Amino acid sequence: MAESSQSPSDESTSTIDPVTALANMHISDSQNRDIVKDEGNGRAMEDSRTAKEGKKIEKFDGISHCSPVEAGGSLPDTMEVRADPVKGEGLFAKRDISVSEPIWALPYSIFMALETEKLSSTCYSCLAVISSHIPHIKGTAREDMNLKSCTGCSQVKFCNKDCQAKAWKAYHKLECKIFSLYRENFPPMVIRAVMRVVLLKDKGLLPKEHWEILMNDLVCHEHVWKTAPPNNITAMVRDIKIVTKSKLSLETLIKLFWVMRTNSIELPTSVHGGIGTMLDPVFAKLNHSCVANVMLYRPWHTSASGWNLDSNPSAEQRGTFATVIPLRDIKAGEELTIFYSDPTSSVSERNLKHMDNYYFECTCPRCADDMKAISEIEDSMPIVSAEHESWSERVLQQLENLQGGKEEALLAYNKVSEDWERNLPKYLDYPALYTASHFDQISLHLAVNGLHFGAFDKTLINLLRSYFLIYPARLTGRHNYSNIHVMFVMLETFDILLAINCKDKRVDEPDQDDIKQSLRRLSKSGVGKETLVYWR
Ligand SMILES: C[S@@+](CC[C@H](N)C(=O)[O-])C[C@H]1O[C@@H](n2cnc3c(N)ncnc32)[C@H](O)[C@@H]1O
Repeated sequence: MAESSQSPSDESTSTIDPVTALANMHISDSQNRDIVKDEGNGRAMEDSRTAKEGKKIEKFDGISHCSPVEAGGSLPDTMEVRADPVKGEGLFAKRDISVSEPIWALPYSIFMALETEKLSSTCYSCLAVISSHIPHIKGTAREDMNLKSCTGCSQVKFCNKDCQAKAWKAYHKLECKIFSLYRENFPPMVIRAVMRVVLLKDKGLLPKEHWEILMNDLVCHEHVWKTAPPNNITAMVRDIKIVTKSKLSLETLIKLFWVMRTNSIELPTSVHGGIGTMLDPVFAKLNHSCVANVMLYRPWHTSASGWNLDSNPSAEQRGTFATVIPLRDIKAGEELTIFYSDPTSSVSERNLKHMDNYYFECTCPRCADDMKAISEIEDSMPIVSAEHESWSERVLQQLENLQGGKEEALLAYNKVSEDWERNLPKYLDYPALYTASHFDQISLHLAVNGLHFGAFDKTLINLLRSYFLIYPARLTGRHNYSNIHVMFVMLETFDILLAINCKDKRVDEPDQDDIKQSLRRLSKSGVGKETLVYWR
């Protein structure tokens, strides 16, 4: 740990707008110092004192991109809490819910933390990401945006003063000095999430009812960690107590840690996968199933999700962090369940995750089937043939080297994709080939390039193939394609094809002709809009 080092500030030439001025007022109220510097060229944004002195400061557009942070949403009237003797409390549907009906809009949660490695590429307030790890999908990241570091702590970044001021007011003013103490060994995300709750509680900024829920309503498996408390956790939590100078007892902090760990979910982005952790006290009541019927979806079109910030969303959209969507039709009285583990991973991997993180063994019908299948199939796994290996290597190489202008590259793409289509059936009976070979990378390339070229039908088919062809029960070990991103990219492709949510988009609106052509090609192969809606 080391002392804080303030970055120097200098002047900027553009003008101030009302939002920025308001933001600066909040800062000066609370700390009256500069906290944001431009990361790209080391130029610091001017501080609130400079603004007061009437100098010009950097201009941002007047639209508020951030959303109010809340401690948690309320239970939608389509569901109710019921207790199960094995799983504890869970959420149940009060009426039939259709697969096409988004059921719950979750607000941004104040109980969240970004993964350490995402701090440099994600706005600490609105969670906009500046670099996509999946190339070519336009609008999935704000590559044109420069994140600016907080000069107070140099650990977190913001896309503009508006974002910075909102985060400052809601939570960062409590953490900034503490974060600045760390040069290395920056605390991991769950520890930072706990730290935030502790600071809010100690400063009287956490409503009593939220503290009550955290401490008394959520499961944390006290009997397990109290019997054998892991030393490293206790040490990290002790650090929280020291750096926050908290009045709360060490026991309370340890319990808070386990509450966060047991009830948090991955902070989702769309194609970027998880970027951190978050806790919503109501969402936390959802139990797990390996055949879950709902999922948390962060659509790419809303500004609040940190993407496509130019689309000028409504206040309601801005306040929505993510949407809970059904994965199929749900009957009244059915339990709503989510995936706690990657549904495409093998049953043994899933079980490990359930036991390690949540202290339960899943007894869903899929786990039982998968266990049975493993014992039957394990010995008869085929070895990847040299013929398949060299063919798939060639396909992958060609996909990695698609060159030329758009038309030329599209022709090359179609050629490779046809080669893949033509030869793949030969191997369809050998699922090991999908995972032990280059199947996952080829599928991803085909899907991503398909999106790039507006060949949405090809994208969808390749994603569906990856998702449904690979039967996780057969894969006891390595499972390359075990990534929920596929699901998200699939949902986006569905959205594009169905023209759902495309209305607001200006910047990256897909070509309508591409959509029509793709739909035409799909319907020729027997897939109509109805089927798409159902899959979605
Ligand atoms: C996030 S909480 C879910 C809500 C919890 N049941 C409650 O009463 O508050 C996670 C905990 O619920 C229980 N749980 C969730 N899904 C389960 C399942 N499929 N089987 C058994 N227990 C489950 C486990 O104790 C797990 O640690």
